Amino acid sequence: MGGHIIETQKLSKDFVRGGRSFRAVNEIDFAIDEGEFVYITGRSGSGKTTFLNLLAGLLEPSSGSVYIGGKDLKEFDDKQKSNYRNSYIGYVPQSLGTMPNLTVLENVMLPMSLYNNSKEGVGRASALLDKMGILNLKDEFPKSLSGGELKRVLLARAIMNSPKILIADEPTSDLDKTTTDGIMSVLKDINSSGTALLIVTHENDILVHSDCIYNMDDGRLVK
Ligand SMILES: Nc1ncnc2c1ncn2[C@@H]1O[C@H](COP(=O)(O)OP(=O)(O)OP(=O)(O)O)[C@@H](O)[C@H]1O
Repeated sequence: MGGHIIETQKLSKDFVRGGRSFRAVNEIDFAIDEGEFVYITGRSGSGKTTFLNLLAGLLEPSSGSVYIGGKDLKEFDDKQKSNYRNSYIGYVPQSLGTMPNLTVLENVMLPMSLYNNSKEGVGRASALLDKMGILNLKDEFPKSLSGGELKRVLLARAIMNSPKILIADEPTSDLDKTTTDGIMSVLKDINSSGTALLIVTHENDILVHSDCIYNMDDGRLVK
């Protein structure tokens, strides 16, 4: 439980459907270290998103634990949990949108403005949008952006606070090859600068430059 950024032990999540309980995440032991690049693949419904939501502290485990820097996430108070979500990890969920009434730039700056409204935020958010190739859209509102452009806004927002780890659920799904290549190249840059990456994907052709690939099979994570 020492030096890992995130570690899980016998992590499980049960859901109830049709009056019956089933195990969506089944006793997963997992660890990711500083600067690692890890992929998780697996069929639809195998438990990948549930696992990421447990890591992000958005779901409570039914049993087992998530350890952050050696401390059980269950023991975090609200302030520690919100610090964890705002600055330790960057999470890009599969489907959780931008704020419709904020511009692209304001959306990217959102995590930083939760702390303060510093002007340096504008500089950093603009630099990230530039890296993503969408700086020209900074004053637009999300409703006028394409799916691929929105994904890049969410990625930029997730790395705004220089997290130790970026967790992204299907960051390139439904995107064309050029956009996918652009996003993957930004992710590799982020990884080279020391941020660990944990990426869920269905797309086998992006599975390169990875330290490690896991497969989720019916709630179990297999290397
Ligand atoms: N809140 C919930 N209540 C009941 N069942 C749920 C709930 N959330 C997810 N499930 C079920 O748990 C299983 C795992 O879902 P999960 O979203 O983790 O799969 P996934 O591997 O991410 O799938 P996909 O690749 O399609 O996104 C699925 O059978 C899903 O229907």
